[in-house]
Amino acid sequence: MSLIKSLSQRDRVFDFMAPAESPVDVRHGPILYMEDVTVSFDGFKAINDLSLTVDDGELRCIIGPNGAGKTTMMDIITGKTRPDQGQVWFGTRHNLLTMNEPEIATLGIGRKFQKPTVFEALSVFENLELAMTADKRVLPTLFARLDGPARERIDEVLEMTGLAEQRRRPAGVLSHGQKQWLEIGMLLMQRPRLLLVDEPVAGMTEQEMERTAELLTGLAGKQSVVVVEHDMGFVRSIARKVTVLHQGSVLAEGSMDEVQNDPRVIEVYLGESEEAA
Ligand SMILES: Nc1ncnc2c1ncn2[C@@H]1O[C@H](COP(=O)(O)OP(=O)(O)OP(=O)(O)O)[C@@H](O)[C@H]1O
Repeated sequence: MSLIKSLSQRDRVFDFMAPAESPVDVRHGPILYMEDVTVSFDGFKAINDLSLTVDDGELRCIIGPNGAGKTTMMDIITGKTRPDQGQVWFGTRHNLLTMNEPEIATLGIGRKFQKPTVFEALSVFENLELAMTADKRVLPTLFARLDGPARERIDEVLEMTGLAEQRRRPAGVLSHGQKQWLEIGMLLMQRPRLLLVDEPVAGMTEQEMERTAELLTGLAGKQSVVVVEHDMGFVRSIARKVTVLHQGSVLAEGSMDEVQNDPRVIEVYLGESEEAA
């Protein structure tokens, strides 16, 4: 298309006109848009014609039996796995299939894996400090050298994660739940627009689960959060909208009550428990 012709398209927003501080365009609603995505491993379709949208600020839970494609879906969003076909957009401006993993992370998509990977010898504060820096090999600054906004952000994140009283303790002595919150906190230091969280409550006590529910629901509205979780009690406690994946596609979507009463979902989960028996 010629430059003149493209400039005359009044409905198009050009990159140079977009505000620099808000690179993700969510004016049309979704922050994540996946359409007809398919991924095969040796001919087996782990993701099969998957279409899914997540709205800006939404907290979405993804459930589904083992092998449904949940992890693969996260891998596609973060650029770890390339689909064979389909579209994946972050807002309306960023085609994630043209970007590599570091570029996608820089754009504001953070991922929390199931196992916590905090720096055990460093304090909670230092872990958060390190999360702000690009070069993770260097602990950058002493407390005194942090600028005001950076220190404020660490304080904010310490409050959000309930770790304010632990700030000086080495991460290695924290409980499993506290380590998980610290790692979520480390992701939050970068102010991600979309946070992908994989099985956050595996191995947690009831109390830790409650605290995690508060943390994740507290993020909604400010960040978009996608939570993959097997623990149905936990999903029920945080869920607004639930997507059920099965054989690489969306089987059902709706409130927790709607999906739990959906005969297709019941059949899939009953099938799974019979296999396990
Ligand atoms: N790299 C790979 N090579 C071959 N097959 C794979 C690969 N990654 C995933 N699969 C297969 O794709 C399917 C979907 O796997 P995936 O891990 O995405 O499911 P899941 O819903 O996350 O399962 P779980 O709840 O058990 O973690 C499974 O059958 C899995 O064996």
